[in-house]
Amino acid sequence: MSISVEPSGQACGALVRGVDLTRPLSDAVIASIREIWLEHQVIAFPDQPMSIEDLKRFALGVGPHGDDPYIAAMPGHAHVVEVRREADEQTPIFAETWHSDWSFLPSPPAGTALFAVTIPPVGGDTLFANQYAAYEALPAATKRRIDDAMGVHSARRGYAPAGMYGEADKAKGRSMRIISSESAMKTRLHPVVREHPETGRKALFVSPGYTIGIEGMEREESDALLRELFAHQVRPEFVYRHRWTKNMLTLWDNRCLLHAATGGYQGHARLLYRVTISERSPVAAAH
Ligand SMILES: O=C(O)CCC(=O)C(=O)O
Ligand SMILES: [Fe+2]
Repeated sequence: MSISVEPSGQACGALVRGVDLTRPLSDAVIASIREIWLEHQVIAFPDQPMSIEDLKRFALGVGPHGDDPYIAAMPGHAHVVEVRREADEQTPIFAETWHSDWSFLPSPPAGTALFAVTIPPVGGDTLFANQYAAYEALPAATKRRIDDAMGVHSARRGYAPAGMYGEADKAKGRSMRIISSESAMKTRLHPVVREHPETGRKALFVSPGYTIGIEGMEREESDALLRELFAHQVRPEFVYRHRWTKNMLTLWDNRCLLHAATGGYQGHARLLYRVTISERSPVAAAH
């Protein structure tokens, strides 16, 4: 079997066929998959009836398991979480705001793998926005303004007690096991323009989900700049709309993409299994 790649024809994204993810992959196949992933930023493998063990093994091929703050792991699977929504659920849709996963952490994850268990017949697409393209398309004056700037990231909009998934939401009967926390008020700085550690390309690294300011800038000025960047970075020409099918495994790169969940499936359940992937430790050069 040889690997085939079908680009989405949109700003990023490709379907990958010709590999069986229910079996261990050779190092050569893993290396090819990582290459395809770095090129297309988000790749999806349709028709892979994987077990949770298969999912964990696949993710480990891409990079070490990462942590998931504020979401409880599945019992017996320390690094797998359920993205679950019941058919009759009324709480806010999880992750509907554009974001790069857990960018408020000191070392945000490199990637995320998400496996489709139950997919509604309508709605529930995931949107991805190419942040290399977003950065490249900025006016030169804006690039100069942000090239050395540091963004202030925080989980507070979502996970602080008064946040989107806070105490009030919990009372409504959320199916996802989200643990809102005081610690979500902490902040962390990351470059507004980051260099991707594997491709060396520059990408915009702010998001309406987790970026709450620009270091050293007056509130009014940083709010205005962030509003401008938030509007720019998800313009339709940078966006790929990902349609799920049951048994599809999707792998995205958090270092050069934003993503957002969508609704539109009221009355239907949706369930995916998720593994966060951290940066690979640098490998020593061969002598
Ligand atoms: O449910 C989705 O479509 C995306 C969820 C998400 O943002 C995530 O799992 O990181
Ligand atoms: Fe996410």
